[in-house]
Amino acid sequence: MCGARNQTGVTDMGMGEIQARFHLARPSFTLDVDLTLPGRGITVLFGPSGSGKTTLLRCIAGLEQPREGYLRFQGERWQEDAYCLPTHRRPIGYVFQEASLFPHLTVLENLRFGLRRNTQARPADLEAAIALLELTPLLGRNPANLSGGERQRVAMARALAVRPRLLLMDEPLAALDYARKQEILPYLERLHDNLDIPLLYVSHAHDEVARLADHIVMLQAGRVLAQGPLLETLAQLDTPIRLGEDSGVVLQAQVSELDQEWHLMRLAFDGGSVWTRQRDLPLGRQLRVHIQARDVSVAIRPQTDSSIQNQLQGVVDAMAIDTHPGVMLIRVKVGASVLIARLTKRSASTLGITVGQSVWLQVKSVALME
Ligand SMILES: Nc1ncnc2c1ncn2[C@@H]1O[C@H](COP(=O)(O)OP(=O)(O)OP(=O)(O)O)[C@@H](O)[C@H]1O
Repeated sequence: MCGARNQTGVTDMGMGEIQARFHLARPSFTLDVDLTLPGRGITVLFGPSGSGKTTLLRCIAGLEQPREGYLRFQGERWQEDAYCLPTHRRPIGYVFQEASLFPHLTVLENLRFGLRRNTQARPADLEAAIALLELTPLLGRNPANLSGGERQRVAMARALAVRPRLLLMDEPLAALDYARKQEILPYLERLHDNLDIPLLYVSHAHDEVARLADHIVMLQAGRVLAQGPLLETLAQLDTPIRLGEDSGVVLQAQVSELDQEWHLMRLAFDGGSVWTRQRDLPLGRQLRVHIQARDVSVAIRPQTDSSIQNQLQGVVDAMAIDTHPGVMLIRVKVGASVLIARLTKRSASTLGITVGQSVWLQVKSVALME
């Protein structure tokens, strides 16, 4: 942990981003990363178990002291060579997988306890955090009487109340069952919409990534395999990032029409729209949709006798062999958006598909991220 070797951090103003370079060697694992992360929005650190997500987050918090480390936060030096700003002097809020709340204190006392030594925190920040996470009805309760999701909301409020300039969350939903997770995801979206500080969020859950991430960093065996803005990165054919079993894209969409007779709703995105089963969502509601490549087929002409009603016209703008030599990924531009279709190489050859060609996509299924 960073501690003894302190000097005053030098400040270069005007840089919004986070620059992190770490080399940390353990007997059976080495973290070796060189990253520039955006100074706003949610960056998800994604990757399989043991890939180093938590270790990277702990390096950024100053909880690990790698042999070689360089960290600048918005121009401020947090670590460089022998200099290391100790964790308690970094303006961070940290949320762990399990909310560790004092069992003998009420929710409000737990929140206040977290602020005891923080000279920056103001009562208004605590009130704002309580309001954002809708904790008022829970303030007098003891942690033993809270659900897992409620405990995590308290942990998030505690992290926010210290006026952090950087929020770090390590799989905050991993210990929750599906229903509790669905309860808490809207609060994370709220955080996303209301905060102008960056949030680094560790996850290996596809749905959390598709729903929350602005930016993604894919780690494998301690190294960065890919990174970039989520929507663009997923739309690259050679990206190693897969949310689910197949390649696919995430689109920003809006509920644009309801068909009460057939219980369907139309989701419009930049360049087209798709119909899907109606849900309890109002017109105009913004949400993300995840469309996997295996759910998209390609035709040269519009299909009139198919059961698949979602047809989109577009232009092929890239083609690549998938992980199997017999399978291709075809990227098609539909207006300002792109979709990826997966088909056999033989089928692509039979249809004579080439880059620049106009095609019709049939979309069998879309997953709503709400
Ligand atoms: N304190 C430690 N001492 C030694 N090795 C550790 C320590 N903590 C983690 N490791 C090892 O470092 C590697 C990376 O662990 P880390 O927890 O960062 O991975 P992760 O991607 O967050 O995994 P998970 O998704 O399972 O939480 C693993 O091989 C792990 O066994």
